[in-house]
Amino acid sequence: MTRAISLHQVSKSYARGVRVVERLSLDIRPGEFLVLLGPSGCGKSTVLRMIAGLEDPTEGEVRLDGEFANDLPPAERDMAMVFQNFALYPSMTSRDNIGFPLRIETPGEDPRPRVDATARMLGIEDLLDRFPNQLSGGERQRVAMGRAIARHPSAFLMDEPLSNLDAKLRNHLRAEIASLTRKLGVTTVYVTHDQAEALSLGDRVAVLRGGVLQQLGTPRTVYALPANVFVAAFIGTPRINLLRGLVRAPLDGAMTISLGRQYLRLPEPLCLDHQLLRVQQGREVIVGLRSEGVRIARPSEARSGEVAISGLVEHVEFQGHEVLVHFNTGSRPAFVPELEAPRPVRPVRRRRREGTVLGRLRERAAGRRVGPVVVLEHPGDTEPARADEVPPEGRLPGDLVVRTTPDFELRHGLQVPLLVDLAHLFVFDQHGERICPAPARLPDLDE
Ligand SMILES: Nc1ncnc2c1ncn2[C@@H]1O[C@H](COP(=O)(O)OP(=O)(O)OP(=O)(O)O)[C@@H](O)[C@H]1O
Repeated sequence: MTRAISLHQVSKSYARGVRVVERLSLDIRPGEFLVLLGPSGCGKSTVLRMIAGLEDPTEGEVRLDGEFANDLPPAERDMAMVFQNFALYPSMTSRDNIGFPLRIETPGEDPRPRVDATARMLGIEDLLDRFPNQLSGGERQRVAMGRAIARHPSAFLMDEPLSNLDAKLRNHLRAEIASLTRKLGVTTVYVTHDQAEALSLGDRVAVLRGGVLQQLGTPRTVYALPANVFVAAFIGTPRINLLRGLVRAPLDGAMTISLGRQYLRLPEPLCLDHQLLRVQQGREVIVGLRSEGVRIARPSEARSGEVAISGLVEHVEFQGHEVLVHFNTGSRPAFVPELEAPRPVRPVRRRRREGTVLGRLRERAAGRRVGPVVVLEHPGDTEPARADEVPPEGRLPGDLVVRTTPDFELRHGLQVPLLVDLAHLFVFDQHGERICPAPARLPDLDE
């Protein structure tokens, strides 16, 4: 049997009262593979441990198949955990390690048939008589997986099971985990800070930041429609380009998003998403462009929905099958200072409430109802970057990274025409909430 796991408004505080998980609600369907993704310290393992019953929620409910389960001891939850450090008993052979939970759960029953069947499934028959110190990291993790699988649990809880392995093995075992869990059809909750792992494994991905759920969706959705700038920047390699822009919507002229020295002219007639940007007139926003949303081509080659800008080649990263070109387009990158930080900066609440419908729309458009993700360092300071400016330490030069094929011969200092595909344009407000494409839930003006 596989189970439904629900968290309802679950919070967790440790001794000093800091909430490491905040009012988290999640419904994990039977047989689903759900990935908890987020930077180190954002509370992923704590959530997993609350599902396992190893931690008690401070508030809220954990439900298993719809039944209140906060008080259910771990042993009665029928779940198997797989840890990052494999957690094998060093004095037991692989056979005994895999059979150990079976002997505890069903004393008197011979565990061998199940151990053998599991070993066959994982291709580790020839490792059964070895001790953990006679196994490689990948083999140990297979044995640890075997121990979890042999029990036929109703859910797997995996806490960064691959992070102690080298990259090649990680990819290999990732594929094995995907096919095994699909074959077994057992609900799986998988914790990782590796976005590529999350996208390739999950039926759905829950992105956490500072214990707060940022977005829950399929890998495709969290990549293509990130709810906020944190999700946009956390998911995808190379990291999305985030530029500071200014919306200009004159009554008698074309609507543009100024990017310092250049601007993106929004094609007319304006699509609905661009029309909704009008309320941002005069405001600073964050423009998000993934590296595949920009291509090197002349303005005359523009397809419908593409607009021309240009960039100065600052740096070329050869990657074999592709090249990442770092351009200086004269705009200013928008930093997400807390991207790697575990806790979000708390919003500074503005009390003033504008009474008109337009005012409320503006408030919503400015993302007032949700905590900010990013605060532009110096709003209003839209001075473009100069070509000779030295980038801050640790950052690569340029403000726009474009992915291209290796056939282009690009030298440092070359001015290159670029086409931006507006279908791939994201706009986030000053607090980091996505405003274009417009969020699915339009503002409820009656609230
Ligand atoms: N027993 C504890 N007592 C106090 N604080 C704790 C305890 N366990 C975890 N924390 C804190 O809770 C926060 C979340 O920890 P958690 O291990 O859930 O994060 P994580 O996202 O899994 O991180 P990582 O990827 O680094 O394992 C951290 O700030 C951590 O220091």
